[in-house]
Amino acid sequence: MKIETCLTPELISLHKLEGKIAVVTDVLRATSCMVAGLHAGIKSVIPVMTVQEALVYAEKGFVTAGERGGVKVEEFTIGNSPFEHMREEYHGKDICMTTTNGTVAITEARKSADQVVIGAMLNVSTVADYILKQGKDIAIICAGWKGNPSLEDTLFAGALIDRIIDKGEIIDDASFMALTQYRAANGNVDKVIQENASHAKRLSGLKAKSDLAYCATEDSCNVLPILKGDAISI
Ligand SMILES: O=C(O)[C@H](CS(=O)(=O)O)OP(=O)(O)O
Repeated sequence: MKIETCLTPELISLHKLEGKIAVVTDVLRATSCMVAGLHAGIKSVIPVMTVQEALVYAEKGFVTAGERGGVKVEEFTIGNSPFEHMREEYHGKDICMTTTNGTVAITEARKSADQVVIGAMLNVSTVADYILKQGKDIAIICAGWKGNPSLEDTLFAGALIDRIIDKGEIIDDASFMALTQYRAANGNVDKVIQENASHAKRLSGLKAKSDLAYCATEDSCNVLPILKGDAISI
């Protein structure tokens, strides 16, 4: 099993995803919302690129979710906090979601990967167990932030690689960097993100501080969201 890491969707054209499982992550906060929401009881999530596309789904009765500039889109039902996605009133519902970085990464990965799996710190061990069972080559696709790599997504890549490296082979420097960074965090991923990640600083300014600690928690949601057709479900 070969392991590679794409640190930002801007670099995705450098990766051949055909025949591989793409594990897409956006720890702050899109994939954490998906994992937490589906774990809580949301039926499915359709990721789209634009607000306009989401509003078409709204007319069909979908709950709409997401942000622009970190702030809930005015016409949407909910924003991009995992706590909103876990609310009981959305259990059993289909959601359409668009965010600045996360849904872009999913849209890019699905163009050529064999399968797209949604990863977050919240479900990293569940994703690792699945990858080990499949035994296929994987590419970890980090959403980053507006084309730049991000610390929290790189830490997720490292956390996943740490759990599968005994059965796999790293084939790029980005994967080695991610693994080294995760191991250096030494069990303090939450602290490392909160003290150093630029996205953490942005979210603190948006009064989303409680999202930070939650999204940095490893393995609180044992679900495996997979993209099937246009929808992500477990
Ligand atoms: O809401 C978020 O965490 C971000 C918004 S921004 O990039 O900080 O403006 O969106 P996401 O696509 O989940 O990274």
